[in-house]
Amino acid sequence: MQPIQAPFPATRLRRTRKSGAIRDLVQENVFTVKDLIWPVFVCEGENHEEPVPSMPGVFRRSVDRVAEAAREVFDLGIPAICLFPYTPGDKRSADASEAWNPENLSNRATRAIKAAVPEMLVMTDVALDPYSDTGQDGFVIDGEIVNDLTVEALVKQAVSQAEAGADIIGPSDMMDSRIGAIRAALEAGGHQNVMILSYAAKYASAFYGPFRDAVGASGALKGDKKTYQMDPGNSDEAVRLVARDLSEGADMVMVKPGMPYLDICRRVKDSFGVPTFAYQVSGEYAMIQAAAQNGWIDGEKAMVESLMAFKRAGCDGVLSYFAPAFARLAG
Ligand SMILES: NCc1[nH]cc(CCC(=O)O)c1CC(=O)O
Repeated sequence: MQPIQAPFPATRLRRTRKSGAIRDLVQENVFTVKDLIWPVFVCEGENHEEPVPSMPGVFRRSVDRVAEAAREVFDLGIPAICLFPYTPGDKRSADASEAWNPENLSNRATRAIKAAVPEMLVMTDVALDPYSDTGQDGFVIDGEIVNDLTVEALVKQAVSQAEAGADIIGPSDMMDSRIGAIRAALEAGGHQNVMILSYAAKYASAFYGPFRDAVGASGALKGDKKTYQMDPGNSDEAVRLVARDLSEGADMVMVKPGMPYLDICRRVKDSFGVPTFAYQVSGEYAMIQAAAQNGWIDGEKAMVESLMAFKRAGCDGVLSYFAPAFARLAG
């Protein structure tokens, strides 16, 4: 695009910034509550809520409380919720079989939300890290995170989530070929309308720290996730991954983390024109909240500005822990 403009003073670009009314009128992007997916942490217990220390304002909630919170935020206009289980230590194992237990926390929460708020979209997480004893997203054999065996487990996990009533399956594991395998199993199992939002370009990032605390994976995790999550130095590779996941049957794709990777969001949107999401991850949330708590930035303004940035970068929607706060502010 090559905007044409007369030389100063015929053109004064400040004219269209003079008042709130004209600024509203010429604003190019809008971020609304309808663009949000709210990630929540689910724990065992009843009528129970506990704060996540490294994420001020975020809680782990028992299944009944998650369903209540879902009702509340849906009434505020948030269309979708994404579930992350805090699996008790005795349910983590080498074979990660709790991942496809129909009665696991995630599946119980899905059913409870669907019963309380049938119209709300429920998204679930496909990866073994909440269930494995290594904190890795896949099986570890002789020090290697093995791909094909892991994909077999991920397929079982995804099918159990669809059976529990999930609307959107979110594979966050970054194994090769899992989208195609999950898509085929969903078709075969009669879940042809279940969507896949692929964590297609997920980077090996330091910004996931608080999340790993929230789901209790920090203690377990040995080493890093660099053999499956992306190198922060890469951009062409993100395009290849998105192309691959779309060709295997992903309905929507995600870039993660969000704010440090807005260039990737824009590139993905421009290259493919598919529904594109960003995950404003735990560390991004924690940074803004920590600075706000110290009085160093205005937390509300930073939240709104950060969410708008995703729209400007081409995202259709955002997963953000700020979802309820944004909805209350906007409402
Ligand atoms: N499957 C793991 C998973 N799913 C979502 C997040 C991070 C989300 C966040 O930081 O908010 C992670 C962490 C990781 O890859 O270690």
